[in-house]
Amino acid sequence: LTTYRRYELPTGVKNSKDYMNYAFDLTKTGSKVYCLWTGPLPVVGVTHPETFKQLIGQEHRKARGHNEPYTLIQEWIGEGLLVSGDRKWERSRKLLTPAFHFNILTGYIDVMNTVSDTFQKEHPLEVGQSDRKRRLDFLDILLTATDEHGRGLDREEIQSEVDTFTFEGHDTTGSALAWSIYALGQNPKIQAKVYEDVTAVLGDKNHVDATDLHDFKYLPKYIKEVMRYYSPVPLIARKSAKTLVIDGYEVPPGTRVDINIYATHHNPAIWDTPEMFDPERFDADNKDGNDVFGFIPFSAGNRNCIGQVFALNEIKICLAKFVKRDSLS
Ligand code: HEM
Repeated sequence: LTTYRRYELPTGVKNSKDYMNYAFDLTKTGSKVYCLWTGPLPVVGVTHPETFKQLIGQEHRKARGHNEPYTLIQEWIGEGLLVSGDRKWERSRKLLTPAFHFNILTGYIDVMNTVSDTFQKEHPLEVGQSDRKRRLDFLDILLTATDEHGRGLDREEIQSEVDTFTFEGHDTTGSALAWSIYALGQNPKIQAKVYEDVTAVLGDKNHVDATDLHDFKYLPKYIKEVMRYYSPVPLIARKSAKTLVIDGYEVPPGTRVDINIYATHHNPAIWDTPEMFDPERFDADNKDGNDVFGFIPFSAGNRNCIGQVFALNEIKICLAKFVKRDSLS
């Protein structure tokens, strides 16, 4: 085994865009791993399912920057689900998983319809506009969930989870939605297919019901392709807990390893013509995207995104109403 080679920092890499392009160009050469030096500190990156499968397990800590444990993100969102490690994460994930149960998510569908309407009229939300229908929501679960010892979350933990979910659920979905609308404008023929699918399911209705969400056929493929092509969360990071061997390179414990989602989603070893925007690649009988670790907009494994179905429901509802309202082309 070789200790991982000391690559020269490519002179062009000055910002995050250059960094992504660098990683992306390397995938074209068949490389599955890269290493950059930020001053004296190495950053290893992986761009292929084979090289990152071993990284998504819980045993590798979330990389929070080099000056652990007190980092800006923790000051900002506390030690909630996204950044907590080890046993704290395990307990919190168990307590919060019921908040994303199918029945709970169904309760949000009316809210998502109302908010989408508000967004599309640009009307400000009116205070007190919410219907007073009683439904169990995220905050109820935060306040009432208890573990096997009957212990719930304390005030600080509740604060951290509220901050975490506000942060993690907002910018990600907003970005996915913005790219979804942009790509409709870029691809009029595809836009027509999305429109056809949406009108076939909704007919004259403007309200998207729970059953509609399952009946859409092209829209989910379209959203998947947006998630692949634009990758709203382009990169996640881990700190290796033990010595890792990645593609023949030995990576010492404590090294930051970037799981480069964007570069993986554009890796020609995994995708046919990755630079083509084509929702049909997600057809059931298409081999593209069949590697479960080749398509990871929400990561994978036990630290995957707890809010992914919530996010997809939001995007589907908002987009369906958007294309139905008027065609862009
Ligand atoms: C398009 C929208 C979204 C995308 C692309 C996305 C993507 C991701 C990714 C890649 C991770 C893994 C992070 C890591 O390993 O460091 C993650 C984790 C997480 N996401 Fe999302 N997310 C989205 C929406 C949401 C929403 C709507 C919520 C909450 C309502 C949410 C809550 C979380 C939480 C709490 C975690 C941490 C899970 C854990 O470590 O157990 N996300 N998300």
